[in-house]
Amino acid sequence: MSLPASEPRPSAVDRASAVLAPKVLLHDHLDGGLRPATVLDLARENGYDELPAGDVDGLARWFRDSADSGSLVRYLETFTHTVAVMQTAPALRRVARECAEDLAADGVVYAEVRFAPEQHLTTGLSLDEVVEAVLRGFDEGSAAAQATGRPILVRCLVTAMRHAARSREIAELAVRFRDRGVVGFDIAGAEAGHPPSRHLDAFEYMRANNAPFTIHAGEAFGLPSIHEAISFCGTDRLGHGVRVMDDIELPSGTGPSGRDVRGAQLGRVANYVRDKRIPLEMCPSSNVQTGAVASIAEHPFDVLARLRFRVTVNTDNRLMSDTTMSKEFGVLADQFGYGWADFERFTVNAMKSAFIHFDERLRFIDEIIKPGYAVLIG
Ligand SMILES: O=c1[nH]cnc2c1ncn2[C@@H]1O[C@H](CO)[C@@H](O)[C@H]1O
Ligand SMILES: [Zn+2]
Repeated sequence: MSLPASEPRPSAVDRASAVLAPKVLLHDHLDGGLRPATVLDLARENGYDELPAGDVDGLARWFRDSADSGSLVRYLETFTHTVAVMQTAPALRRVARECAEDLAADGVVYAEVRFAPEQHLTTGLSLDEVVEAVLRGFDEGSAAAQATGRPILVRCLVTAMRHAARSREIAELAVRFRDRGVVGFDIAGAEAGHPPSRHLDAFEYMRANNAPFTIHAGEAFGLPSIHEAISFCGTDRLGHGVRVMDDIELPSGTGPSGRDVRGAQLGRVANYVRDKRIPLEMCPSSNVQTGAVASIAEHPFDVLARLRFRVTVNTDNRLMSDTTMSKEFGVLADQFGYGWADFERFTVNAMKSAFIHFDERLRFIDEIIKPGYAVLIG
């Protein structure tokens, strides 16, 4: 969505003005982004009677408050309810369609939305049927968005749950669907006790097929998880990766949100991540809820951005974090004083890191992102 040249230009970035900026989203979970009203509808239609609240506001509040636990494990427990109502092809299709529509309405122009097909098999769908339903929903939602003048391209990442043992199968699923809308693979779930190297087989399969992947690492567990993800598994991106901070020593007197990063000392892992331009899919609100960081003020986003890591802004779970991309922009702008040029840089970072092909990424940067921010910057 771009601003017509005749409109006044909003000078400050806030949640409302950020809707006007073209945004790129690399880390968003399908089962973490349902509309509360849809959760209620689908529960009714499918006879699921274990929802913790019976009205839209109460349910929205329940997800947000329960996710605000300071623990990734407890945060993840809330997904029981969303996954429970996403067990039929029509339900999956509806959730995916609404996801594309909601992202487009928020001014997202390109999104990679992930979910774990293995969690949607309880009524007998096959992995392929699950993915087909979701891709169909994305196409329908994108077509509806296009019709309202808000074009979006939505691509899918398939996730394997790290505590389970189906990652190789899910990697094969990703490759099987790679020309039909799935652009990559991921592992998610509780991080502590489930190191990425347990899934080497899946990552090797992806690499052997020249297919990209990302790994949730450095969220609930520290540097060893990031080290394994990059050095043993060869990940293309890091989901969150905030704990790369554990390998960065700031000059004394500078807190994690300190403005002056001159004299920062990077260890080998941090240097490798920065040298190789490994993208960090950071999700500020989610990181506070899961306790990965203590507060937005202490989020390492700003230090990492100043140190020129390839930082990107993401939502993670719009329902649980009660957020949108515009809201995450607003939160960062409030905290760190970013302007449009900063958000243009983060957006270009994200587009450069997308799993679609290089020519398509360039087209987004040259034809949509740069012209969109040029109007806002004025
Ligand atoms: O921030 C996160 N860290 C780790 N796992 C997550 C996060 N958000 C969601 N999931 C997990 O990914 C599954 C597939 O989408 C979700 O069901 C949830 O268990
Ligand atoms: Zn995530």
